Amino acid sequence: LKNKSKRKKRDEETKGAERKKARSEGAEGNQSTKEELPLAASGEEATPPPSSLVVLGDYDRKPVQPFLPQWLAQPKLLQKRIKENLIPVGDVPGIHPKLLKKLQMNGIESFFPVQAEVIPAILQSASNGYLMGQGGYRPKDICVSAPTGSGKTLSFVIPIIQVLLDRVVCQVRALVVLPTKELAQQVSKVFNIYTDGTGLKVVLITGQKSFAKEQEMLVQKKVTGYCSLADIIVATPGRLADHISKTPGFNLTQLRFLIIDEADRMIDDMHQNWLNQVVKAAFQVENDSGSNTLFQRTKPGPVTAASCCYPQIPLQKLLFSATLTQDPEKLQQLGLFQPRLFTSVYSEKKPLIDGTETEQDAEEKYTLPEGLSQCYVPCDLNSKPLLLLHFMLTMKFTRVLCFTNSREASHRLFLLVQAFGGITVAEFSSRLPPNERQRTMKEFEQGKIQLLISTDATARGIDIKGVNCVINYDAPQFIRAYIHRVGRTARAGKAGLAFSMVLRIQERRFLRMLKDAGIPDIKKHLVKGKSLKPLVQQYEEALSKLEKTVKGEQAQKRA
Ligand SMILES: Nc1ncnc2c1ncn2[C@@H]1O[C@H](COP(=O)(O)OP(=O)(O)OP(=O)(O)O)[C@@H](O)[C@H]1O
Repeated sequence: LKNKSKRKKRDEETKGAERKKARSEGAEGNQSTKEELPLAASGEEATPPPSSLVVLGDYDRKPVQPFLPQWLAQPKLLQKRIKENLIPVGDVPGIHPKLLKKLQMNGIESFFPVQAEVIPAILQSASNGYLMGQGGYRPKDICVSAPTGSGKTLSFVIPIIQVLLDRVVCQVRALVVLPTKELAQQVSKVFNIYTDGTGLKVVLITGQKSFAKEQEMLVQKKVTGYCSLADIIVATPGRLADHISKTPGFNLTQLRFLIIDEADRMIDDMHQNWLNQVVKAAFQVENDSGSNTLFQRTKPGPVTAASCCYPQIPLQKLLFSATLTQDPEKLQQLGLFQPRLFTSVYSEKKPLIDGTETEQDAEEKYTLPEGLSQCYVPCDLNSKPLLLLHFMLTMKFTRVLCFTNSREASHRLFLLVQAFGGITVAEFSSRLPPNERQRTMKEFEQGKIQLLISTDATARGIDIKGVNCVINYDAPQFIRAYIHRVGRTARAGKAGLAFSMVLRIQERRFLRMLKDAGIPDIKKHLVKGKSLKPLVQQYEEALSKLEKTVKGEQAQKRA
């Protein structure tokens, strides 16, 4: 009897362990399928992923393949090299003569590859006018991943203006959301250039003006009710959310295009919930059941006979970034509809001597501009300021953008270079008020400032002509920061140099980060100690001046 009960206990323990094992394998299986987008969202045929189920037991277990939705796995590929793939503006079909003329007046004779592909795609999705998708169907959302400086801005500015050219009543029909004030300002400037003389109104809402002033720019109260003063809004997410909740008459119910620029960064900011607020406002049912009922829209759901009976203004999302995430789970937060991806991220085949071709070794995750030369300088903490001064004095670059990892580091480095003398220098960070930042940026653009020391506030999207060199004074910690920082040079097919100062203890991690991103070996640049020697005395004097200035600032703060 004793033996029997022992055996029973052993059997139960074995079964328990098997159940536990099966459960944990099930959990792993779930993890792999977590990557998937729901089929409805990805707009695919309902074919099950190849290995979403874990086979238990003694079967031959195959490794679980990572599953990418078809739209991510089979994108439309964009040419990487700008200069070799210019397309005369007249050769891209469907562009309004008015806009063609404007492009030429602004010195744009040819389109860059991203523009030649994306402009017709957006125009096609609105070929029946902005009130309806092509053939009455809801248009597909569009995602664009193309290098820094490859011309993504015009690829949405031109088609949006063209689609709205014939609008009769002024209503908010396009909304561009960007992460920073400076970027929003830059994009609104481009819209202003191309809407000039069309009657379309562009309004910038970023908090640079008072809230009341922005409200006045957005809506006007008339005896008949509120009317919109904006066709196209360019905004930062926080200020936009404030207007949605607090500005009477601010109406997004006619919104046709939602453009999310620097989309990967905007996804990171999604906890602010601004996207839900926009979508909610866009599908809000208007109280007055009057003139607009024909185009009254309801939140999209499954397509049914009833839902097809009356036209709906579609809301189409357009996403742009140089480092667009390929993580379906992250993209899912945006609620994309049958998205189409345009990307320049793919492995290129290299010709071999025998005439055949081979794939590149590392998997490419990001594409850098063709004209960019990169190198890194191994150094120690003490020699970093001297190295910067050495480069500035010997290389004679006219506009250098130098990045640090914090506002304090930017400020101290700025004070040090200023104390050293001989270099026109300025700083840029959220430490400074917006108007001062704006002035600094203008002077840098005009060539009055040789060296601009900045935090990552200027790392993304900022387009300053003539920046011929980017210096990472502090090595960036993340690859996306690296890509955007170095992308401030070598824009629009031009040449540029980026070099990174890397502490010896950081060297391995830094090189690994680049290698993992598929960025080919960057050159190592060694600077001999004797090249720095002539600067040492002046540098030490600058250090003591810096100390005094910092003490003065601290005393001022305390007072
Ligand atoms: N077709 C063109 N011909 C000549 N210059 C162009 C053309 N298209 C854009 N540019 C110029 O190229 C520069 C970079 O364009 P843009 O700022 O749109 O790049 P981007 O792809 O948005 O870069 P980022 O990812 O850094 O934001 C701008 O100065 C712009 O005026």
